[in-house]
Amino acid sequence: MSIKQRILIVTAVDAEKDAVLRGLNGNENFHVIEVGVGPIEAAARTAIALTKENYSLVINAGIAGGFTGKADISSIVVGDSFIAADLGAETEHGFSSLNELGFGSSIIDVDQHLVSKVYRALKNSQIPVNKGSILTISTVTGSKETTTELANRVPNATAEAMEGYGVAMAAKQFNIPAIEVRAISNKVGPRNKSEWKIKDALQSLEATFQILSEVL
Ligand SMILES: O=C(O)c1cccc(C(=O)CC[C@H]2O[C@@H](n3cnc4c(=O)[nH]cnc43)[C@H](O)[C@@H]2O)c1
Repeated sequence: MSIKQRILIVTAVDAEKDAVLRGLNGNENFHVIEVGVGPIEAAARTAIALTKENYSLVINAGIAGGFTGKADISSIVVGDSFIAADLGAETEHGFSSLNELGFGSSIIDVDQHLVSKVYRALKNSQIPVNKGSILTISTVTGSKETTTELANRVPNATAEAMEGYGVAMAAKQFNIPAIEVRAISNKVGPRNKSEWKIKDALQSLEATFQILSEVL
């Protein structure tokens, strides 16, 4: 008899973990951890978790900034690729990614069947949802100029957050598939944290994992 492997859900902070746990409502097929803010701590702590148990899937979940016209506040974004958007070099002619520098890849692909499965489940449940690239950055975007530069450089950029690429890189070392699911709390752009709708985004995250606990 084969034992079903659990799914690891990785969040940055406790409030995100609590929202996911409320949605899962005690479903024992999932294990939720919080790993801190930023791609480096996220990669290290995800890798440690992956040495302790065999998981079938890693999901990076939390809140995120949404690009205007791509993802509204409180909506969900299902990442169709992980992009380390600030990993590279600044040159006089603009930004050069790891790929352009010849040092590997700033992009980690996601299984598109999995993306469609998650996207369709949320869409069928009337949850506002989009698919697109989720950028991983170490510095939260805080100006119109950077927002425009990112949107031009990555035309499919739909949301930005701070852990995805790190979590996915850890999963890749263990040959485990990974996907990112984010609830939008704010617009990507000039920083005004008092305008972030964190409570609304956490409610969307909870509703999302209520659905995903049934379909994954
Ligand atoms: O203050 C709170 O109550 C609170 C509750 C839950 C989460 C937070 C965070 O600040 C989480 C930080 C986390 O959020 C991601 N994030 C959200 N918006 C953006 C953004 O515009 N650009 C980049 N990252 C964003 C990120 O993954 C952080 O780890 C506070």
